[in-house]
Amino acid sequence: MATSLKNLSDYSSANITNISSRKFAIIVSEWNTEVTEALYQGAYQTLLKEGAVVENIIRKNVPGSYELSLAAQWMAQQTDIEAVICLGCVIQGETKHFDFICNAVAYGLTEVSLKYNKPVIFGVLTPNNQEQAMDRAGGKHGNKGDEAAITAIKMLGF
Ligand SMILES: Nc1c(NC[C@H](O)[C@H](O)[C@H](O)CO)[nH]c(=O)[nH]c1=O
Ligand SMILES: CC(=O)[C@@H](O)COP(=O)(O)O
Repeated sequence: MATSLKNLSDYSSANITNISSRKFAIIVSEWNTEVTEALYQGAYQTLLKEGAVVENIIRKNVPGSYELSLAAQWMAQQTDIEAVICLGCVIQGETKHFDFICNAVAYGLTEVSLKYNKPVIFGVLTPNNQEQAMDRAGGKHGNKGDEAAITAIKMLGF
């Protein structure tokens, strides 16, 4: 279903698992920081709203989305961290670099999740332009950061 048909911030709090004792890592890419900071706020505030405590939310920054996979591995290997939320925004440019980054990150995060048997959430926007990015970072289509946080919570309640 296209995002245009489903708001990224819509979710039901019913049957949400208790996360008051659960520890989360949020890794934020520094490319397109106006977008990724909005994603971070969405994820962070959603975790708090659903019962997480401030001291159990660990933030780390990486230079770009390509580095999310290694940073996710560094956080997932920490036994007390139960879910890793990875936030980035890769905007299509003139070349195929976009495709290489997006594919590498999607594959890399999946590998980490399966290796460490923990939710590693793909909270990476892959828009064609800045407008599409902002629409999904608190704009008309909601906030992908909210969606990433709820996805992590739902996976912990699996
Ligand atoms: N163009 C974007 C990048 N590029 C940087 C890469 O992610 C990486 O940091 C670099 O290739 C060095 O390894 N990153 C984004 O997150 N978003 C972009 O639009
Ligand atoms: C996704 C990117 O790395 C991109 O911003 C780079 O732009 P370009 O493909 O025009 O070099």
